[in-house]
Amino acid sequence: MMASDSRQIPRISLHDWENRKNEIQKEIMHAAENVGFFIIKDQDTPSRADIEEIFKTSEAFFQLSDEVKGQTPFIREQNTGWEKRAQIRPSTNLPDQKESIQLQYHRRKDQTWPQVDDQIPDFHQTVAGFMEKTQVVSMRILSCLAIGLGLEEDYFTKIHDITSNEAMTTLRLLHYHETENRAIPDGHIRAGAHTDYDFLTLLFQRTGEDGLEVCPGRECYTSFGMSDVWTPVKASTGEIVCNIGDMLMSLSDDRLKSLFHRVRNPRTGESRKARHSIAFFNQPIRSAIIQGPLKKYPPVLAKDFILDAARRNYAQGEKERLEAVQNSKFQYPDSGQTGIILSANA
Ligand SMILES: O=C(O)CCC(=O)C(=O)O
Ligand SMILES: [Fe+2]
Repeated sequence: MMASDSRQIPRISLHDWENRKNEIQKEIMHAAENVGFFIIKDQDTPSRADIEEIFKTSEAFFQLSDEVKGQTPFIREQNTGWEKRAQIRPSTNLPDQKESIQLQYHRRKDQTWPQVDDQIPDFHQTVAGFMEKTQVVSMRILSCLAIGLGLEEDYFTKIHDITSNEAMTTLRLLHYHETENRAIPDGHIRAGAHTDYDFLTLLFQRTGEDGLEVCPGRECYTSFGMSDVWTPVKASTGEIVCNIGDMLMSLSDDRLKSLFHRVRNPRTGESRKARHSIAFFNQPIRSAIIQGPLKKYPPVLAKDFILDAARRNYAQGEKERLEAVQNSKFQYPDSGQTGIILSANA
């Protein structure tokens, strides 16, 4: 196969998973090793209806006032909460033109989840249910990668218990604002180029809300790299865009590729409407140790891996985010936690 062919974004069907597991495993491993991005389709769960439902819930959340959303501000130490144009990528040094909220399953009964069920019926149930379903398909995909890496099939399942108090798996709802009434300021971009920090990201998009682009062949995780060759990943409701994150690149001694990606701005003549997307970041429990069989990198605790990545990538913006916490009525759930909030994900 020509190098350029292997750099296309593969599309992999999970249809008839039970019977086709071996074949699917090989396809997923090949994609993870040669490209780093792949599109999953025909999964049993979450269904297209589940995905449409969570997008509706997400849209309803972002329609709430900033004051209401600000009651669950972003907290770096937990990687939870809402931020608006507060994430600054090293590739741009400017805030992404978006807002997002990050939620963790095991914290669903605490104040890091917005108390909005009176305004958005079943908010908690819909979001928690979607996480449960996305967890199932995530573990299927990760089991394929475990086999390909010569690990026990349930290696990732064991360290991804989303009900554990140590869990770091995070669901992120994203809203890129419409540009009809407010133009994107010069030099800014909806989401600047970055790699994700987790093991595996599952991203949901909606047909007609394009903009995601990847930079095949520019994989790296310890330093910043960028090129001008960007490949669009067309948005299609029901499909799942998967990408390997830095943590899995490290755990595989660089065998699996963590690729740069970004969300570009609408071009002249394109829709100026909002874009919504939903990311599910598979991150292991805090005490998991990240080191590959070849020991290419020193062992590191998963929680430190995430924090180190945040420190490397987010040097600015703390003051504004800290003010956002102070201006909210938010009480830190874990005693003694104060101060800097930064996005630990992506
Ligand atoms: O919204 C998207 O399509 C991409 C989001 C993303 O890359 C991230 O949040 O890490
Ligand atoms: Fe990302």
